[in-house]
Amino acid sequence: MKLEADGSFKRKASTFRDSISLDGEFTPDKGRYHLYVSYACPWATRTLIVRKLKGLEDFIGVSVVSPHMGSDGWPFASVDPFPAADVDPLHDSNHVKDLYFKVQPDYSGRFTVPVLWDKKQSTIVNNESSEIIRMFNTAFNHLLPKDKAEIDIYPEAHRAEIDEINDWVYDTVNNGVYKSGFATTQSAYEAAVVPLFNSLDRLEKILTGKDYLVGDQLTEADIRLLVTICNIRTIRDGYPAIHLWMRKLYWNKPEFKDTCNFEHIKTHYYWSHTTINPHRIVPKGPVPDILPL
Ligand SMILES: N[C@@H](CCC(=O)N[C@@H](CS)C(=O)NCC(=O)O)C(=O)O
Repeated sequence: MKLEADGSFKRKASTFRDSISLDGEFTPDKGRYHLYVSYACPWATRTLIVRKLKGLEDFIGVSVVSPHMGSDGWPFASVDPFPAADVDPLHDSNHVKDLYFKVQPDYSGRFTVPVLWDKKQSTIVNNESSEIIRMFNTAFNHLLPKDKAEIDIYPEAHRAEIDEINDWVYDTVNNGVYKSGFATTQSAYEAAVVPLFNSLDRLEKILTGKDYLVGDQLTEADIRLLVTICNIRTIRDGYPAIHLWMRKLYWNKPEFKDTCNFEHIKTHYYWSHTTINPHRIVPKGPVPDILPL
């Protein structure tokens, strides 16, 4: 974890930014792409949710890494056989970093998940979750059954509102929890935690009496927020509307419940970040992970 001189955490931009499209280099072919994810990574979990929501399981394979992100980054099950972790079925890599080096031997960025891999050209198409979920939303529609093709998490009529919410939710909540949790100075922590709770207050107002953030349908704004919210324990006590929204999505939609693995989430955050948790004690609770409806 690299921090700035003032003790703050700044997220670097993703490196691979190509897209799957009918008229481009990466065409939407069944079985051509593979997704590498960690269940512990909220950014990667978004891509798993949308893959399932759109019925793309037979189109795009998935491999899950072990949550023990150590000095070599994310390991595959071949070197760390954690329950529900996979080996790399394509290259038998030891770590996610091996994939990056395969594509770019002098790669010097972060070895992040998610990674959307192209089996045809043996390269990384994209490693930015917000772009991967937009591709999954539309790129394969002509190959999908009608009910799946019609699911649209970024509907034209609501785009401005979704973009507006995504913008402040990204900065203050999705990334805000990292900026708060990884800060090593009081001022860096306060600069992140106050906007985080201001945004939770704002979300609480938006979600009061509503099942979705935008309009009356599930959109990417809900998907992008949900995985972060599942990990904020105080939601249970202080934010009844956000809490109810989260439990409805989690318990009523298998796309959310089936892609959420709290053992991976807890193990990663409490094991990998030894500057914060030097003894690597992983909490047993809360029990249950998500309260019933
Ligand atoms: N912008 C990326 C961020 C992905 C990201 O930061 N992933 C983290 C896990 S939550 C990661 O793989 N970190 C590994 C590292 O920094 O070495 C996205 O949204 O896809």
